[in-house]
Amino acid sequence: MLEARNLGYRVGGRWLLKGVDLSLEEGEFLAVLGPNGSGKTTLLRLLSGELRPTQGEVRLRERPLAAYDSQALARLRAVLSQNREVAFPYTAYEVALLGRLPHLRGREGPEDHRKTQRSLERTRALPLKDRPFPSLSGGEAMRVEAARLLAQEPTLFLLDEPTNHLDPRYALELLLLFRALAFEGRGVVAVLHDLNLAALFADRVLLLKEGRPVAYGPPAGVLSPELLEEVYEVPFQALGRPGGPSLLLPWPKEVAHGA
Ligand SMILES: Nc1ncnc2c1ncn2[C@@H]1O[C@H](COP(=O)(O)OP(=O)(O)OP(=O)(O)O)[C@@H](O)[C@H]1O
Repeated sequence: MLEARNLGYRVGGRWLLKGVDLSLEEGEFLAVLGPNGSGKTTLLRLLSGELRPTQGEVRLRERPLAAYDSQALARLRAVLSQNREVAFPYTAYEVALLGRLPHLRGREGPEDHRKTQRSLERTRALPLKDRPFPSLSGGEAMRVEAARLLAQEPTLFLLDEPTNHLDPRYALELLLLFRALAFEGRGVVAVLHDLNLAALFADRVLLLKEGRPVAYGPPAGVLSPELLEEVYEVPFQALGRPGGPSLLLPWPKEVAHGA
């Protein structure tokens, strides 16, 4: 469904991202991990078509992104970005309803309202629907934004740190929801900082460092303490858990020695 070949993006003589290959099938969840500034958001912006690659190509449903007009692209992929500024004082409901825009041929109809309502229910944001969006807490706003994405009914979800601002329960619920959407046949690419959530939810993990891919594959292979130490420059420990992936913890010497 989604394919990137030898993807690179350069600004002012510096490669923010270089040499990234990936492919995502329907039903898959890909987590993109890496330290701050390693190029994760840049990758997501290239995959969404917001940025044009300096090198390489992104293909969605076997067509280059550049071949889609913006409306057609918006029906296929939805983006949860880190920039959540809304220019107008919309209510939460109106923000979620914006997800229907790519499907409208005039004004919205009963079907659009039904889908918006259902999306707000699925992200547990329905009780917030009449609140002015700018008055919502970070976590509440995230759930409303997630409802906007669901209302858009895309094939591909591109999520930049979707669990930012969410407490453990809502973080789990949101990832479970996108995992379920993947099982329903959509594709999900999520930038995550939480290695353990990535290990729990992702089929594959792409690990970036300084704009270059370091590893790409199933979490059990990629998320080893050795590789994580190389990428994040801090020691890690994997604590075995019966019936699940090991728990990965940064484990600097000071902690190990009880300092
Ligand atoms: N338009 C730009 N011009 C110059 N440098 C940029 C531009 N956009 C991003 N960068 C730089 O590119 C690098 C990668 O940025 P990016 O936002 O992709 O990283 P990230 O992995 O998402 O980081 P974080 O985890 O902190 O969100 C950073 O050093 C950033 O400062």
